[in-house]
Amino acid sequence: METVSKIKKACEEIGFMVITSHGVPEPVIANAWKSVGEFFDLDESSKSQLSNMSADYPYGYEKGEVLAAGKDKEKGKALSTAPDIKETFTIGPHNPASGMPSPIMPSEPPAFASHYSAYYSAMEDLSSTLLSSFALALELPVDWFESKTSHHLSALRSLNYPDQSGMTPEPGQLRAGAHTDYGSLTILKSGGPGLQVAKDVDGEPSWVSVPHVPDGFVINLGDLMRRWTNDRWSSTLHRVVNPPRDGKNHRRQSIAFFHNINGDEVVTTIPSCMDDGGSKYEPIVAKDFLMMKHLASVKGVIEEKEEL
Ligand SMILES: O=C(O)CCC(=O)C(=O)O
Ligand SMILES: [Fe+2]
Repeated sequence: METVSKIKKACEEIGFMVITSHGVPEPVIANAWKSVGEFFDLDESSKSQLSNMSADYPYGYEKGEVLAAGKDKEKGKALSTAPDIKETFTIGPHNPASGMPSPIMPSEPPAFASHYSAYYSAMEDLSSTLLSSFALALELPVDWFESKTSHHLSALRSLNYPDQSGMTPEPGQLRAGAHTDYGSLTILKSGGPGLQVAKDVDGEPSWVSVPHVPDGFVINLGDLMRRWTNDRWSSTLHRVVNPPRDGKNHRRQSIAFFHNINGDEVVTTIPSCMDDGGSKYEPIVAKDFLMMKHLASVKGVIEEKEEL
């Protein structure tokens, strides 16, 4: 099967795929990977100086997180209420035309800012390549997404899942609770197994492990893409499970690029995805959709800070 047909099938059936031969230079990945590891090795007090998340700057350092999206979508019941066993560091776009403030970077390790920015820009390029294939898979002109992503709101988040020796997760507590991503597409580099996606079996999630391909990227679709395609494409629940308790060190790191489109783009069902009944969704401004999802997922975090 040719690549575009494979992408179309994956987007329709599961919303997840693993790619290799992606063209991202190895040193860009290796440098960012190393700087991220060194950053997470710093003392809690240095890292928490970067806990500057607010409604105007939805980025920075966070420890643990209760993903409000970690709910059974149909039944609305929470799958887990305990915070994720992880810490994260996130930046947004560098481009002022995106409407976001410039990224606030750690000063340690010294190379972090340049390595992280280089990785961000490599992910922008890879997203454009993927979106060209997505356009073809959706029977659109190859450059259809270009004008909609020229001043995009994509975010780069690194994640550290500490080793769990000496701690006991609460019942239902995971490295990352079940959630869907909320933008257009995610490009994930991870340092080991643990990621699972839900296949829907008679309304109940049945968890399937995503193969860990060391030099590959996992690509998955987010809620905005699902809405844009009138649900023709899937944004699938996924989670990161706890490691085996075998006395080995199972620290796990990953870097996720959450591609988002331009904030001022009005998301109206893609013409080729209209079905007989027209569109299931009203048009929505992308930034409003993303902020709604973001605020719902970090509600507790921002409210707590604003009370201080
Ligand atoms: O670390 C991983 O493998 C997945 C992380 C993830 O799903 C997320 O941050 O949205
Ligand atoms: Fe995710």
